[in-house]
Amino acid sequence: MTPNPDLADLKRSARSEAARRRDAAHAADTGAGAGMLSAVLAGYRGVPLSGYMPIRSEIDPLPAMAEAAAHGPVAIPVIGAKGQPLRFARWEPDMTLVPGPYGALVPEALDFLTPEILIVPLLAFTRGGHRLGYGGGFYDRTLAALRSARPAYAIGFAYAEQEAGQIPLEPTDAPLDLIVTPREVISPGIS
Ligand SMILES: Nc1nc2c(c(=O)[nH]1)N(C=O)[C@@H](CNc1ccc(C(=O)N[C@@H](CCC(=O)O)C(=O)O)cc1)CN2
Ligand SMILES: Nc1ncnc2c1ncn2[C@@H]1O[C@H](COP(=O)(O)OP(=O)(O)OP(=O)(O)O)[C@@H](O)[C@H]1O
Repeated sequence: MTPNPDLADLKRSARSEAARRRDAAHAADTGAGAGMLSAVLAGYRGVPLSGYMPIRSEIDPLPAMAEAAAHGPVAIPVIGAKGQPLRFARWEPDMTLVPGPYGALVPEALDFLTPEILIVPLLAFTRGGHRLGYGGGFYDRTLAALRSARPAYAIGFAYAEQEAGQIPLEPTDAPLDLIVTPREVISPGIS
C-alpha cells in the first residue's frame, strides 16, 4: 500500500499525546484495573487467553493473568519479525522470562499456542472500539490472521484517561470487541 504521509503525521502526534496522558494516569494508578479485568475474564474460564508483560506506562494485567492461569492456558506475545503477526507463548506465574524485542519480557522456553481471547495493550481507544498502538501494526496483523480462521475476542485494557474522541484510522486497523478500564467495561456499538 502507498504510505499516506498526512495520516502518518496524524498518527504520530496522536501517539505522543496519548503517551503523555497514559504516563499521567499510570503515575496516579491505584491498582483497581486488574480487578475489573478479572471479573470480565471470570466469564471465560479455560478459554486460551493472551495477556502481556507491561512496558512503559501500560496498565498492569498480571494479577488477572495469574488468576486466569489457575483455570486455563495463558500466553504472552512474542515478536517473530517486523511485519509479521505476533506469536503467543505459554505463560505461567513465576516462570523464567528474558527480554524480547522492544523491551517486553518473553518466556525463556517457548511453547506456542493460539489464543481465542486477547488482552490488548494500547495507547488510546475510542468508545467505538478503535485502537492506537505503538505503530508496529503487530496487533492489527495478528487479529486479522486469527480472525481469518475463527473468531478472536479482543479486549482492550487501559486507563479510563486513555479514551480519545477519535483516532486517525487506516483500513487495516483491527477493532476491539470490549474495552476494560478501572472505571467501566465498554461494549463498542452499545452506548
Ligand atoms: N507489553 C507489550 N508487549 C508487547 C506489545 C505491546 O504493545 N505491549 N506489542 C505490541 O505490538 C509487541 C511489541 N511491539 C512494539 C512495537 C513497537 C514499539 C515501539 O517502540 N515503537 C516505536 C515507534 C515505531 C514506529 O513508529 O515506527 C516507539 O513507540 O517509539 C514497541 C513495541 C509485542 N509485545
Ligand atoms: N493486516 C495488515 N496487513 C498489512 N499491513 C498492516 C496490517 N495491519 C497493519 N498494517 C500496517 O502496519 C503499519 C502500522 O499500523 P498501525 O499504525 O495501525 O499500528 P498500531 O496498531 O498502532 O501498532 P500495534 O498493533 O503494533 O500496537 C501500518 O503501515 C499499517 O498499514
